[in-house]
Amino acid sequence: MDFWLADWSASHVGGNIDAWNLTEANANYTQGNLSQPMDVPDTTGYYITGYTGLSVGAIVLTAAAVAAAILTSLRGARVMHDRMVHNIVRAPLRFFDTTPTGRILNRMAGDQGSLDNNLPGNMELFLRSGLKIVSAIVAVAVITPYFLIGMIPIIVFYYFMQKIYRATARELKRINLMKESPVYSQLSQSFGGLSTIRAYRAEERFTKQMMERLNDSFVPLLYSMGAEGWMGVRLVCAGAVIIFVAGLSSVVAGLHGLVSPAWVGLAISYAIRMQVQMFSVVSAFAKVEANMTSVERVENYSRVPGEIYERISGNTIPPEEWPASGTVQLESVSARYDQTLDPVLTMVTANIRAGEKVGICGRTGSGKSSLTLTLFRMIDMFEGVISIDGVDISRVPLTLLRSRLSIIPQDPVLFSGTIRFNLDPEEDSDDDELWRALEIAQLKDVVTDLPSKLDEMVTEGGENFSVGQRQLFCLARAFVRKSRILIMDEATASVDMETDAILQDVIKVAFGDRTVITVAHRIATILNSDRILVLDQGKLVENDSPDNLLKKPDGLFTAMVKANK
Ligand SMILES: Nc1ncnc2c1ncn2[C@@H]1O[C@H](COP(=O)(O)OP(=O)(O)OP(=O)(O)O)[C@@H](O)[C@H]1O
Repeated sequence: MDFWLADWSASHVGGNIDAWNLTEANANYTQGNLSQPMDVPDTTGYYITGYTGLSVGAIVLTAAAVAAAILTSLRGARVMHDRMVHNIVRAPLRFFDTTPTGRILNRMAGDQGSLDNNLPGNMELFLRSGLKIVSAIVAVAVITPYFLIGMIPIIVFYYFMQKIYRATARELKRINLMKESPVYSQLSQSFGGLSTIRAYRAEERFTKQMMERLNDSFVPLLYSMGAEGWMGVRLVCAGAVIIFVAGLSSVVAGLHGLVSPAWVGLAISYAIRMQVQMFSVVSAFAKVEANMTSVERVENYSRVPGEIYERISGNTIPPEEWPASGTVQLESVSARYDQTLDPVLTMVTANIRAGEKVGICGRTGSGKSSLTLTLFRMIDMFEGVISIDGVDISRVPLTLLRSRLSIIPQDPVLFSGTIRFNLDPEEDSDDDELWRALEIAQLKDVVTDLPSKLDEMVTEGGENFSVGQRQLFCLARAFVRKSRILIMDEATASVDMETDAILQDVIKVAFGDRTVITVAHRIATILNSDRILVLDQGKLVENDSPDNLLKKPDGLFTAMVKANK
């Protein structure tokens, strides 16, 4: 378009060679040297039509380019986000044990935020400015090729400046992202432990820590601004030299009659614009590169090896009613939390019959919870076989295996939603069944007293119920699921002794024909079990009925019962 305008103005001021000849010829006619004036064709319509066409073309192309840039980058960010979330929710337990929550939140919020907000704009600016510079250099070089000679040292200068600046900006961005993780960690820890912080009057200490971490995370940003200023000053000076070189070479070319004044003006205006574009292109490129750190970090989380839920070759697909009876067989089972860690279970062998009520006890850290986790294939079972109703669970697809067992873990989990949703998320049961489950879990009166009964909302994490009540809701949920095998890992630890005793009796009746494995700290909870497994440092040291175990005066179970009295 600029070329068109220059050509148009040159055709009127005489820069264009034909027009120049016509102007001279007509002057001769006026002075009487020619008998007739030469005909000057009216080119206004031609130029206006061309200019309109070019303008419309530029508008369409710019709109298409902007739309393409926005849509592709949004799509890219969405694809990367979905892949990361998909992978993280499938990551094994070990990943969450070894990765601070703040780091995960930072990737999900900070890095993803860079992909959503910063990268598209900077990428678009870099491409636009880069193309403008290329077109400006080509344009000025066409008008006056001497310009290229002057540009060589300036380009070398730019090359070294951007190299220093980019390396600095990249590292500062990396440090900035690293420094943000403690802020997210502090935030999630503070919210998680709000009541403890207040109870210990530690608000001030935590606020101070938060401020310090925030300050720390802002320092790299300040350095980034400083680096940008450093580069800006140098690029603006170099830009002034570009203008000088372009101006000088085109004026010299104009004075020698090689180009018309219109073209000289065009070359200088391009050179002036180039100064701004040069700064934009270096700054945008450095930001694109720095934001690519976020792309790399998000991509890393998209590659965390996840648990395999789907059916894979060699899998066994058990029948629909599996496990029909609920026998559990452990043969020389050894397990660990990671290949680099020591085993937490060593050669555990036990047979649990269908419908049996089994209690597991042992000292803290003896491996009780780990044993329950092996049934769900949550930890690495590197030796032995666990069979449920004769089916080797290592061959059953994970989703299927986990859907056929029920567990009430140490930390009861309730979801935001109604009580109905929490009891029966898949909406398989009717209200009568839900009320029956609540009755068994000793919660009927509590829910009856609520204004909306089953439709009462449970707040985030079940905060509007006590920990004991949350455990009872989890118990009711397990009743609703009707699994043949129920595992309770200290599921009644936060319930008072009296309610616990009632529950154990109710469970015996309600789960009469089902297998119940109960891990308990309180020996009283499991004293009425059919059988007791006693673990010590990951080994199964006792395995018999409570009565038989109590007959061993130096047995571990006897010692624990005595200690609990
Ligand atoms: N997430 C984990 N990562 C690595 N090691 C773990 C992890 N959880 C537990 N362990 C280790 O495994 C061993 C058995 O722990 P486990 O939680 O199974 O014991 P427990 O008998 O259930 O203890 P408690 O009665 O305190 O719940 C312990 O040595 C413990 O340090």
